[in-house]
Amino acid sequence: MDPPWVQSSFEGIGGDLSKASGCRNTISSLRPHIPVASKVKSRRGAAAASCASMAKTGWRQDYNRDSAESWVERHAPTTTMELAVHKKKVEEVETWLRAHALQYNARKGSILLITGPAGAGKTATLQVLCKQLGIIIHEWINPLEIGGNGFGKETFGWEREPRGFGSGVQTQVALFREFLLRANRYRALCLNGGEASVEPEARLILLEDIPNQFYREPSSLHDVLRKFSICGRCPLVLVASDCSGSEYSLRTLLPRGIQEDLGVHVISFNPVSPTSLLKVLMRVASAETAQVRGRPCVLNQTVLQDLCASSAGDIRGAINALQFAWQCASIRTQDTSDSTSSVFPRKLLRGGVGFGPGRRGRRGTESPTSPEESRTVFGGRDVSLFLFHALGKILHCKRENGPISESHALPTHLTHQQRNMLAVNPEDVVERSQMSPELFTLYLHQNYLGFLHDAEDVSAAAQHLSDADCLTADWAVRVEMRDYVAAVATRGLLHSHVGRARSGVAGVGFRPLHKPEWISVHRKYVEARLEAKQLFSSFCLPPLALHLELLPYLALLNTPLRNPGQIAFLQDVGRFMHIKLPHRQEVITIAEHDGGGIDPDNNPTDPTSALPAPSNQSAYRDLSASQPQPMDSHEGYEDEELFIEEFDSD
Ligand SMILES: Nc1ncnc2c1ncn2[C@@H]1O[C@H](COP(=O)(O)OP(=O)(O)OP(=O)(O)O)[C@@H](O)[C@H]1O
Repeated sequence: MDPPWVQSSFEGIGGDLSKASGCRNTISSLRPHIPVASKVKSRRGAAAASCASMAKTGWRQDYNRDSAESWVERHAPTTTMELAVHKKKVEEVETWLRAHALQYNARKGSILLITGPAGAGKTATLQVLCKQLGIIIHEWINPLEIGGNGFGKETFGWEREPRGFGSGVQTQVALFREFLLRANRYRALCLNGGEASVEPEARLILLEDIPNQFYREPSSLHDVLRKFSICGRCPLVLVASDCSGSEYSLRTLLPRGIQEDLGVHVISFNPVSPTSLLKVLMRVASAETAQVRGRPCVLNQTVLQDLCASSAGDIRGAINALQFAWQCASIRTQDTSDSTSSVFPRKLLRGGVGFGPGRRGRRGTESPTSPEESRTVFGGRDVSLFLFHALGKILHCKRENGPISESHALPTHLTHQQRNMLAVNPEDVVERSQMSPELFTLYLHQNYLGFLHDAEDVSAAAQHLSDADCLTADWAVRVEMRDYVAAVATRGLLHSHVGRARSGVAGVGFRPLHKPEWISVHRKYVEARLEAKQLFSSFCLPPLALHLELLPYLALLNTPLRNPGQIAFLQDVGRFMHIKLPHRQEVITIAEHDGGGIDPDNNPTDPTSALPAPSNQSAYRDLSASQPQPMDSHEGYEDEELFIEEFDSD
C-alpha cells in the first residue's frame, strides 16, 4: 500500500504522474509495483466503459471498442515465436544482448545499432528479447519543452514508467548527456524492502527518439557517444529507421567512420517478408473475429494478401490497414441503410473488403487487383526502392512474357523497333529511388556497359544517355527538363537493350553495381577549388580567372615560390598532361541497402570529410624539369612564415 500522503496527493493520476512531476525515482520506489498489463487493462476498461455508454447495439459497441484501441498494441508479440522478424536477426540481437547486457564482465559502454525500414519490428524484437532475458530497458524520450524536464522511460517487457531529471533550464543535449551517462548509475530506492533483490540487474539504454539537435550537429552526438563508450555503465541500443535520401538519415548522423571508432555493432533488419506478414494478419484477423459477438465479419485471404503487398514489409502499417479495412466492413454490415456512404466514401467501402471466402463475393464486392489499387483504397505505404534494386530494374531490362498483342504491334517498317512490354514503369522507378534524375542517370552511365551484349546496343545506349545529359545542359530550363531526363535515359537504355527485347531471353545474371566515378572526380574538383582559394588568396582573383588564367600560367613558369603548399598544388593540377592512367580508377561497389543520395561519408560537397590523403607527395615523381620543384617538405608548413611573391601580370 502507498503511504496515505502519497495516495492523497497522487490519486487518480496513475502512471503519468511522475512524468508530470519529474521525480519518478522517489515515486516509483514508494508506490507498489503496478504491472503494466493491469495498467493497460484498466485503460482499456475505461475506454470500453465509455464506449458502452454510447453504444446502442452489440455491434456498435464492438465497433467503438475497435476504434478506441490500436490493434498494433493489442496484438503486440509477447514471445520470440510470435515475432514476424527473420529468425536469424532475432538470434543476432539475442546473442549481442547475452554477450553485452547479461555478462557481468562485458564492456559496459558497448553500443548496438539496429537499422532497417520503418515497421520492420526492430523495437518489438528488442522488447520481446529483453522481456525474455529479464533486461530492464531505460528509454530516452525527447522532452516536450526545453527548460522543463527530460524524460526517460524505463521498460521491462511491456512495462513503461517515466523517469524525470531535475528541473531548471537545460538544453536538450545536456539533458540527453545526463540521461545517457547517469541512467544506470543509481538503482531505484527501495524502502519497502525485498523488491530490489527481485529486480533483475541487467539493464540497457534504448535510444530511438534521437534529439533533433543531433541532426543539426552530429558531432555533438559523437562526443556524447565517445564519452559513453568510455564511462557508460550499461550497453546502449540505438534503433534507427532507414530513410534513404533524407538529410535525417542515419548515415548523416553516424557515418561509417564514427561507427568503427566507437566499435558500434550493427544489425540490419529487412522488411518483414510477405509470408510472415500474412501469417500475422491472419492471426490478428482470426483473433478479432473470435471476439466479435453476433455475426462475424471476415476479411478474405485475398484482401489480406493485398494488404501485405501494399504495406511493403511494414508490419505496423499492415496491421493498421487491416484495422481500418475491418472497421469499414463492420460499419457496412451494421448500417444496411445508405447513411454511412456519406461518411465513408464508396471507394473505401467497395474495394478491399470482401466477405466470405471468395475474392469477388456474391455481394459483388471487388477487392483490389493490384498492390497499387489496394494502396489507394487503404492508404498503404508509399514504397521507396533501394538504389541497388532501382538500378537493377532498369539495367536488367525485364519485359513481359508472351506474344505481343495486336494493339501494341508496330507497322511492318518499324518491326525492328518492336519490343515486348516493359515489366516496370521506368519513371516510377526513378521516382521511387528518391534520387534526382541526373544522379540516377550518372549511376546508369557508370554501370550500363556490363549489361549490354552488342556494340550496336552500347552505341545506341550511349547516344540516349548523351541526349539526356544535353537536356539539362541549359541551367535556365534544367528544372523543367528533369522529368524528361529520367524518361530519355531510362527508356533509351531499355530500348537499346535489343538482347532483352523479346521474352524468354536469359538475363546476364548478377552483376556488381558501382558508384559513378564522377563522384570522386567532383570531390577532387571541390577540394582543389577550396585549396586554391586558400593558397592563392593574396592574388584576389575571382575563381574563373584564378583557375583558367593564373594557375595554368604559374604552372608553366619556373617561379621560385616559397610556399611548399603552393608548389605542391601547382604540380598536382598543372601536370595534367603528364598523368598516365594505365587502368580505370578504383570504383566503389554499391551495397544492397545503400541509399540513393551522395554518400555523406564521401560527400563531394564537403571535401573535408573522409577524403583520401592528399596525393601531392606522390605527385613529385615524374615531374618534368620545367616544373617548379618542392623546396621543403610539408612538415613545419604551418609554422613557416608564408611569403608569396608578387605576381605582375604585365
Ligand atoms: N508478430 C509481430 N512481430 C513484430 N511486431 C508486431 C507483431 N505483431 C504486431 N506487431 C507490432 O508491430 C509494431 C512494429 O513496430 P516496431 O516499432 O517494432 O517497428 P520498428 O522497426 O522499430 O519501426 P520504427 O523504426 O518505425 O519504430 C509494434 O508495435 C509491434 O507491437
